[in-house]
Amino acid sequence: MTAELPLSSQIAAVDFIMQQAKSSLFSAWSTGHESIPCAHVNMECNMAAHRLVLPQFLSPEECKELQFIHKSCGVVGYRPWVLSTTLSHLVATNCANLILPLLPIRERIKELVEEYFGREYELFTEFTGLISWTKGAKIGWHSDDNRPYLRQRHYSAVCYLNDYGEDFEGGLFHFERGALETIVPTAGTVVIYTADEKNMHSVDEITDGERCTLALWFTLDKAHDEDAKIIQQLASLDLHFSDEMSEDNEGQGEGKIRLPFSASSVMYNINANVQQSEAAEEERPSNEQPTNDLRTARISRLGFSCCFAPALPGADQDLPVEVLFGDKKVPGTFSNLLHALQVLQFHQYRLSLREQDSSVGQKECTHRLERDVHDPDFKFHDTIPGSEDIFGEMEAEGDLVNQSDAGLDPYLRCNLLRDTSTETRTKGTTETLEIDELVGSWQEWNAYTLDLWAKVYELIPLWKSSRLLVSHS
Ligand SMILES: O=C(O)CCC(=O)C(=O)O
Ligand SMILES: [Fe+2]
Repeated sequence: MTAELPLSSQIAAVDFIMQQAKSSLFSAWSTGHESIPCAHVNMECNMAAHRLVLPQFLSPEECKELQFIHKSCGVVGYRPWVLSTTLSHLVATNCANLILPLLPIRERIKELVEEYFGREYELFTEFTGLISWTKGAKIGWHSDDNRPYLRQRHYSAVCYLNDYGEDFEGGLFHFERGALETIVPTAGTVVIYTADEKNMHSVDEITDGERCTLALWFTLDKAHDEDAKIIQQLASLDLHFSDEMSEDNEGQGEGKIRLPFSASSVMYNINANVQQSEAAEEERPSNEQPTNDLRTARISRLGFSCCFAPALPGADQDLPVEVLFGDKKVPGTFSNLLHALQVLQFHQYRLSLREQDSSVGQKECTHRLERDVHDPDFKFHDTIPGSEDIFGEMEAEGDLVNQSDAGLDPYLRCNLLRDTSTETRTKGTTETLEIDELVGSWQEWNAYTLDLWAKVYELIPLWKSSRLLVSHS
């Protein structure tokens, strides 16, 4: 069963496997096996018409690309310890190109929901978002339509992008009643259910790592169609498409690339919505001067430090950034923190794809990038060898602002963004980054970005005329 199969075949396949699984599952239970694969448990319980779980609905590559997007663009979310990347946020931060990888997946999930619930061609997408839950995040029993302003939500879908037990601990999903009681998140699995009280559910507290999902809600009410809002937002950006796609602009010239720009800095303040949370306050060491910026925290998490010019009053907060790996400077200057973050996450994404392709090179590749954030020798180096640009001069004048690991809130650094698999992978490795490889990733990021923007330009007229964010012209 793969994501490429037609929907009806997938459901049929699940039903079939479910039949097969039942007998072996029961024998597994009765013989006292402790760990029963989640997929089998899900399929065994797949008997209720108002919910469905499909393992391997997304490919590992899709899961990795969505995580790349979220980890490059996400902001602090709607609940404590929750981070989110919505389509609207991507458009607002000059990253409309990054909605493209989401669209075909969203279409597939919408078709699945329509087919399973007998609502073909009736549904509109109300919300699409990449959401991650970090240590401390949880939600008690609720239905997804449980507020007056959420009544338009008729169907829910959650796709898991990473793995319980490997990338995070805690975070099991429970239905209060009926079938499929507990879902163990595994990358690629999708769960769909009606958003009403037939599907009261909860998520256990995340106790370690970062749990990533793609969350969608669907509605029968056209007035709540997110596409109309996103298309309006795109139209208001005045993208000057024809100028930007002029002939001399089709090369790889970095200057021509549309670069991400930051939202308001409060949206990256990891403490923004946890101040009132007593539990969080208790756990946080009171004598720390926290660096609460999510962008910096993520860069640091990847083993890099960065420095940038101090903001002058009234100056644009998106200032150029230089990036260091230990005392090695990454050649070139990034236009802003988000630009740096996006390229570094893209490098990580490439490495993770390569890691998947070759199990032999697995450890070596990962080691090249991820550093042990607990390494006491891992500090910001206040000299930038070989820097011949503006940063050399500014540093000499003592103007640089150090946004390094050294200033990062240890709570945030060690817990919030820690992914459990990193710990074993990074043991004993510190200086293995191949700068050339990173430069190669930067070039690939340029090509990837240009390519997606070209597709956006091509699709915009269709989006405007159809009022739908379709993924193919
Ligand atoms: O992430 C999940 O598994 C479900 C999240 C959820 O219940 C919600 O956001 O309403
Ligand atoms: Fe929910």
